[in-house]
Amino acid sequence: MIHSINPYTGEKIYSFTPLSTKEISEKIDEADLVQKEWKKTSFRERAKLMTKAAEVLKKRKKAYGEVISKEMGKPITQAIAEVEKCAWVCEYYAENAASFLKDEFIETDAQKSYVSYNSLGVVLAVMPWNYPFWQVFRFAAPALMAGNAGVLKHASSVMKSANNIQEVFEEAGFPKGLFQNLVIGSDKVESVIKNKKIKAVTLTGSKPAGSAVAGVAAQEIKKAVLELGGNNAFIVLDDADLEKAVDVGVNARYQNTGQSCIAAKRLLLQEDIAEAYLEKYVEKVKKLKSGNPLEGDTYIGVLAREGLAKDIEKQVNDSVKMGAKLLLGGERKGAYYAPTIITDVTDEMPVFKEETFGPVIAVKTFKTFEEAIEISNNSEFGLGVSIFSKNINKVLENVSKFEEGAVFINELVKSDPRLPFGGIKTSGFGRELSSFGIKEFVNIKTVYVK
Ligand SMILES: O=CCCC(=O)O
Repeated sequence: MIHSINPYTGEKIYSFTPLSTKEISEKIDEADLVQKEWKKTSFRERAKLMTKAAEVLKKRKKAYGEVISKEMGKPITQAIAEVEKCAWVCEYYAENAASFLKDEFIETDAQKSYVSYNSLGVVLAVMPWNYPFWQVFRFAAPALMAGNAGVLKHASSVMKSANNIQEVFEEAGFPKGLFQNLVIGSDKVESVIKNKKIKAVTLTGSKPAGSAVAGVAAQEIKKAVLELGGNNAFIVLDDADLEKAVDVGVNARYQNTGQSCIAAKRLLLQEDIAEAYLEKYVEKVKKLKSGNPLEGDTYIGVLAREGLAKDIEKQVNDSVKMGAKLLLGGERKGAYYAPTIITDVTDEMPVFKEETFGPVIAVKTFKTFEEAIEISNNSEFGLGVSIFSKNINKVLENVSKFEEGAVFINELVKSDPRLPFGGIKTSGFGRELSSFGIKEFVNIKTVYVK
């Protein structure tokens, strides 16, 4: 059986019977059959249903948000906001898919030559628990609008949310079978990728999971998109608006109880303002309300499993043993880990070198902007970076030096349906969202007429 366990109460809340091998292949067959008809529909028809999906999401945001909170401990206001963001991505692709995928004419020596974007078929999405709805919708909205079908292998701990997502598409009126949640464990992913009717795979998750999935996809010569971890730096230069940099900086690290690939995990402060900044930052973090994820004023919930809280506890304790100082926090109770701030950090410490997937920030100081860029780039990851400064031109002149998929100036790194999202280095490859995301799972076909 697959179970959802509320990490706040420890209670088993939902149980699911995993699909048999035969059932898995029947579901993929169904997706394949349905997709063959779906790809013939017009963008107008698809957009109508995708708009309806957005309506279903808005109508059910509280109920879906509550399930998210119960399954993985996210504070309820943040869970509802997540569902609302999913409605936005559905509306965005309903409005824009046709123009993103229209034929592109290119002048050559031909009478006529152009690029045509055709659907690929059934795409497998392997998705994580940290944003149980958003991670799936940012794949599904563009993929379905492009004429594909989707099968989902969600994290086992959020299967009720996964079923709810299937329900959204069914209730919106999408053909039955076009988007299906496969109730399976990770042990079945390899065989699903190898199924001849699966044409591509996208994974959001850890580096080992990404490496395993991309390895199988490569053997099968199937397209893969990977959105993996991050160790984003949040750089505050001495000419920054400190109040704003504190407000945004706290949110950048602690929202979703720190469980985000794009969270600011390394706080880099220019020496002159480090003390003043840190004083304000600590005060603000102290005021974050920890508590029951289902209560409206809770900002810090619990981590999605006790084991994850233990992992982060170890990263912090090992770093402290290596000489780091705990400025705040450092305590664990079950799946709860207190908001934590660590200073005197060196490059070799786990809290600096590794991704910390929880409410922990590692602080370092620097003398020059050049040095900050060097520290920021000193990471196996390359997802995003935030830089706070009033001298925007100076930062812009240095943007190309950052080894990241995104550079945000005077803002936290965030995903937005209108902008491409993804990383380089071990943060993955490919892009989600925007016109780039919808073109990941299409056949980019060259048409040439002599
Ligand atoms: O965990 C990474 C995704 C977070 C987001 O898209 O806001």
